Amino acid sequence: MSDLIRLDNLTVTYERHPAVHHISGAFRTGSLTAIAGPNGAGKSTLLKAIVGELRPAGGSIDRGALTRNDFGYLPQAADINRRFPISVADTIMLGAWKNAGAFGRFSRQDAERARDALSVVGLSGFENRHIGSLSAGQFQRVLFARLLLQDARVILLDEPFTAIDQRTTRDLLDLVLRWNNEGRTVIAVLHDFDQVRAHFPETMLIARELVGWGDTQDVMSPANLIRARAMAERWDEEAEACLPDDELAEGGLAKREPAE
Ligand SMILES: Nc1ncnc2c1ncn2[C@@H]1O[C@H](COP(=O)(O)OP(=O)(O)OP(=O)(O)O)[C@@H](O)[C@H]1O
Repeated sequence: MSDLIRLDNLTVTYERHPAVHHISGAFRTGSLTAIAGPNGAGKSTLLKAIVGELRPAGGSIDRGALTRNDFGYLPQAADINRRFPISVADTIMLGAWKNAGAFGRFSRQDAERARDALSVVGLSGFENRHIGSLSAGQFQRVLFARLLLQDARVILLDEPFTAIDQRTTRDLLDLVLRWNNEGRTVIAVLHDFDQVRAHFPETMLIARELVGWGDTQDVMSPANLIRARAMAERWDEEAEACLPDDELAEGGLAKREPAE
């Protein structure tokens, strides 16, 4: 497998304070990787940087020939506003926006694919429901249907199974494994270490800095987990990123990427 996304000494900061510090390594094409680590370890920040929502303060991310359209990104549930007055069908169709014509029209084919996606996640008949009326598990199924429609090469999931019932977790985990079997590269932030060990061949363990990255059984060793917790507890929230002066002079901020 070749490298698809390379991180080279990556640092991402919020107002000069590093959330992710000096991380290097690569996600290989077609890999299935869990990102694990204590609370506040920088996992969500890292995903946002990979997808291009945050700009590195130091180091770089090499995405090769990938463009924004190649990424399907599911943020943490807490970051998604469910009070927006939109139907299940329209929410799913947002996954097809890159296919929409000049006037934002969707094809009949997209509408059919949306119906199929809803059926795959077990929600046929929910098309006209308001997203605010769904349970947490049903809403997560809708977001997975949207990802299905998006048909992205790289799928980034931020805690996709948190606060979701067991049945839904099982169904959505099957979809994740199916995506990977189809050759897609999947990167998921996960808190359930049993789930990571059972289903994710590769793991990146971080505590702002890299603790380990590679074969899950090696990386998730008791020694590494203890080290990650100790690093997180020792972390000084007020410390500034150790970046060259010229990079700090540029602000060292987690800037939003300009739209492509
Ligand atoms: N928008 C922001 N502004 C300032 N600081 C932030 C912002 N987002 C995150 N941080 C800080 O960056 C650090 C890493 O946060 P991040 O959410 O990436 O960690 P995480 O590993 O995903 O945590 P969790 O497991 O609790 O979701 C934390 O100290 C957090 O407080």
